[in-house]
Amino acid sequence: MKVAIIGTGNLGLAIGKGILDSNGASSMYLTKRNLDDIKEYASYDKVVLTSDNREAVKNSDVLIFAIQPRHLEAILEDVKDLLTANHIIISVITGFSISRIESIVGSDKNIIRSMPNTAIAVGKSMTCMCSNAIGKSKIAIAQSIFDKVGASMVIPEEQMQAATVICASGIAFWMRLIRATTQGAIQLGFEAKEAQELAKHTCDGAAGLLLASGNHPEEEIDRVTTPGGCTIEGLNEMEHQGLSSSLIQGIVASFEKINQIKKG
Ligand SMILES: NC(=O)C1=CN([C@@H]2O[C@H](COP(=O)(O)OP(=O)(O)OC[C@H]3O[C@@H](n4cnc5c(N)ncnc54)[C@H](O)[C@@H]3O)[C@@H](O)[C@H]2O)C=CC1
Ligand SMILES: O=C(O)[C@@H]1CCC=N1
Repeated sequence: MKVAIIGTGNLGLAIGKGILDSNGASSMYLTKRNLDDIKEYASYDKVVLTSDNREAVKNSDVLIFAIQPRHLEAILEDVKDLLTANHIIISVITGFSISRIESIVGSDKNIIRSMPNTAIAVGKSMTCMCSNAIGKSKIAIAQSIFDKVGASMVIPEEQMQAATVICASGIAFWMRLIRATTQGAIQLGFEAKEAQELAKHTCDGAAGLLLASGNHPEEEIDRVTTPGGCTIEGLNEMEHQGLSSSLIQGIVASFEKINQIKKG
């Protein structure tokens, strides 16, 4: 699979790293206006660094567009004469609809809109995706790329904004929960570094339990909460203080904002 990342910034680089680490590409073009920040990748066998998006498009089958939304239209206009029915066009751009992309490159191209998160750099992205009508036949190829760097789910396009909040912004939400746990651990007497290790691995273990067992979180909670014990005391205090409610409200606020950005 010849892959090009058009716009190797935060997310583009994370995707590139994840795919390279998982041996998911036979060649990879990384494009960026200023290549200085990614020059260390020039030494990789399979990687070509360039500021020329046209060169990358000509030499690749799977094109992953990871630029800022305001740049997508101009970049697509610049390369559209090179696009063929064999290309798989994957956009990770927030709020940019498939119909807008089709209006630039045509509905006869395979277009996949996908929403990974930055954990793709460590092979643990949750990536949601959808496609245009013609791209449906290629979505399995896109899934095979993203499944190598985490998990993926095909969803209707109407749910892409919600998926962005839960999965892409979600990385920041979980980080904040891990930080809060770290602060709690320090207050209980652990050194900062130890506290962070405890928080990170416990979080990983909690997710791992659910992924391995398929259990509902409450089932796992029931296993930990000794009647009259310290866990239920802590959980109930967290709920009195509005833990679940504040998370849900934050998620809804983020969703309202993403919808405003889309309208704007
Ligand atoms: N950061 C995140 O976690 C997520 C970001 N996104 C979306 O991914 C896109 C990229 O986000 P970030 O990586 O955070 O942005 P970024 O600003 O770090 O990266 C964009 C890159 O595109 C490059 N670029 C600009 N014009 C170019 C051109 N003409 N040719 C080639 N490269 C060019 C810039 O130099 C920059 O490195 C955005 O549309 C964002 O909505 C989606 C999901 C998560
Ligand atoms: O914060 C944002 O708006 C973008 C979309 C999801 C992650 N970053």
